[in-house]
Amino acid sequence: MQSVALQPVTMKTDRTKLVDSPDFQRNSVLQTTNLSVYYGGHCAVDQVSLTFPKQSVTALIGPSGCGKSTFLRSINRMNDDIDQCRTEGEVFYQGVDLHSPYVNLHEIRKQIGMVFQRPVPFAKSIFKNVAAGPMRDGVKDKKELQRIVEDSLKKAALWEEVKDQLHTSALSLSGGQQQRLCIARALAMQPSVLLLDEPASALDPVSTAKIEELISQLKKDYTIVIVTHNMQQAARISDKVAYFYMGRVIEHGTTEQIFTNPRHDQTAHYINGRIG
Ligand SMILES: Nc1ncnc2c1ncn2[C@@H]1O[C@H](COP(=O)(O)OP(=O)(O)OP(=O)(O)O)[C@@H](O)[C@H]1O
Repeated sequence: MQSVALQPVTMKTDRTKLVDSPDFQRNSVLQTTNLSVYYGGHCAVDQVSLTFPKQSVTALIGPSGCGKSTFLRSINRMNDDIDQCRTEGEVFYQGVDLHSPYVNLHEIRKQIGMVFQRPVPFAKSIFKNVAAGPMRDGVKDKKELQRIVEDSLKKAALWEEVKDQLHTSALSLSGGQQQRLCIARALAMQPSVLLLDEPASALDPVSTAKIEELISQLKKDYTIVIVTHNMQQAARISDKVAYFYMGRVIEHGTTEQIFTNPRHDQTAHYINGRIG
């Protein structure tokens, strides 16, 4: 694909004006408007409009199959790779409609990094796992690559554990370490948004606590959207919560409001463990 950098949308629709407003630029990095996603005829995400404030954690919660992962994947267009999957509506990132034909998919996925439920390191050394993306992007200088790897591993709170074994296989790491390596790999691309799809659900409690601590650190520099089934985790690490049910967002608010004073009975039932 021809390389085209992200550029502001020029089309002047009402929605464009909305994301161009000074308030949006100051406070938010990402916004979806009436985003719907279909698998064939099945509507998995139904007209979801959400705004994600800068340097904050938003947790997407809701029962199994309600569309959280589909919604998350549609933000950086991972669903493009799925046959029969069709998206309607808009995803605005820094004022750019990501579904516009003028944006480069590779650039989107660099700036909006993603980490999945199960860590999927490459069967390569720890160093190469982190350096692979920048190398693909044309970084050749060894010192620069070393700097990126060290910096990314430090940000992912893994450096101290692996600094003496950078050239051993990433597959020799524990599950929790592999997950932090996957986060380091995303950070090496200098994203501003991180999408985390149940990043701790396959990990033991100690590794989970490390990932949660890491997320709390990372939100100082990144906008984070996390899918989680763990209500305590959502309450501990998020600033905002969106409750999904059957493809729709039933309620979206601050974490404190959702957990202490939900406006909808459905939300209250879910967080009290009665649904899903
Ligand atoms: N690749 C796919 N092809 C067809 N249908 C899919 C695909 N992925 C998800 N779906 C369907 O879309 C709906 C939403 O699924 P999704 O995985 O987004 O929900 P979820 O809330 O993340 O679920 P979970 O919490 O169990 O991971 C479900 O009905 C699911 O069966």
